[in-house]
Amino acid sequence: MKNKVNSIKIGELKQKYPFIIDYFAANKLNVDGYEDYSFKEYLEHFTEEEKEQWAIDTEVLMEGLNLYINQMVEFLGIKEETSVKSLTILAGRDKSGNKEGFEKISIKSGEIISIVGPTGSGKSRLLADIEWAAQNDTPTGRTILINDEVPDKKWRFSSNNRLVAQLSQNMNFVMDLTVHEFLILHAKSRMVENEEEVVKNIIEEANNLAGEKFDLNTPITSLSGGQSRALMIADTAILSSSPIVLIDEIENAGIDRKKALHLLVSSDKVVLMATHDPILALMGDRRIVIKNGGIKDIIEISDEEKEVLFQLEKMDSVIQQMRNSLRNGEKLERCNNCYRN
Ligand SMILES: Nc1ncnc2c1ncn2[C@@H]1O[C@H](COP(=O)(O)OP(=O)(O)OP(=O)(O)O)[C@@H](O)[C@H]1O
Repeated sequence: MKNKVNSIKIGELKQKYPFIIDYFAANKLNVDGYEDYSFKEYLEHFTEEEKEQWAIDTEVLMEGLNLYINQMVEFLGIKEETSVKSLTILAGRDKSGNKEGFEKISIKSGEIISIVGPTGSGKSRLLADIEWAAQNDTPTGRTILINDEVPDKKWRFSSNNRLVAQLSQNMNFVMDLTVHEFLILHAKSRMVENEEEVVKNIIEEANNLAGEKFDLNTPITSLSGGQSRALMIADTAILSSSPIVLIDEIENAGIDRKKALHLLVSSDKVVLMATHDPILALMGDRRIVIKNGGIKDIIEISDEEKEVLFQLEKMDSVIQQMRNSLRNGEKLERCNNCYRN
């Protein structure tokens, strides 16, 4: 935020912080027609005589605008978009107290990382470390860096300014709202302009993921497990500004997992998911292997594994078809060619 007014064009500033026109008015600055200038360039366009005549002090005005934006953002509770270019995990200890088998892992935005390991090995713990932005203050002793720096404390304590969106297996709604009311509330809190359009978009994407369609008037408490998961995934992808998405096992959610991942990654988020599902595990660009509470290995997907993924998807679609047939009360027939490439 510090040097914001030095480089951003006035037009962009006005769009992002509409309230700054009051600052210009209070300082008797007419910026009309200077939308393509930064505030600094605008102030510099005055001649020395003009500056003297109207008592224009470039430094003071620039500092003042910065301060004004900061204070208004805080006062209005506006969520600042934070660009996360990388998430870094620095090694801690496993359950026996031994140092983990790596020094540091850096993950870039737009990457999918899967986390695999036996039950109870510490997959959820790793996600929790990231959510808490651990600073050697969790049982694992890991440290999390954002853009190679210790993240701002505000991530931990502000519910508005979430670094991380978490999608977990148990998503039980207790609020007495329809899907429409719930999404509008969320859209309002995110201050989007075209609420109805965004809400329509979310419901469309959610229905793309869920098996059984639902509409905007459905009470959220009567959504099935799969439907509420689909809704939360679409909501996270479209409305949440959290740059990091943590997923704890979506395999049993009864939703289209592949579409769900694509929806999340297309919004340029860092996605980490703990999974026991081979298809999901291979959908990661890399996978973290956890054993006895520690990160044991980091494996990049190979070309051979990409072929394996293709085969697995074929098998999966056979299983899906059979599942659908069973759901529709049909009897299954032997399928001899189903498993060939
Ligand atoms: N490095 C560690 N040091 C100490 N305790 C740890 C460590 N890693 C994990 N634990 C603890 O071990 C327990 C099991 O871990 P966790 O729930 O993360 O396993 P999981 O791999 O997610 O299991 P599941 O596959 O069953 O969901 C938790 O209580 C967790 O806090």
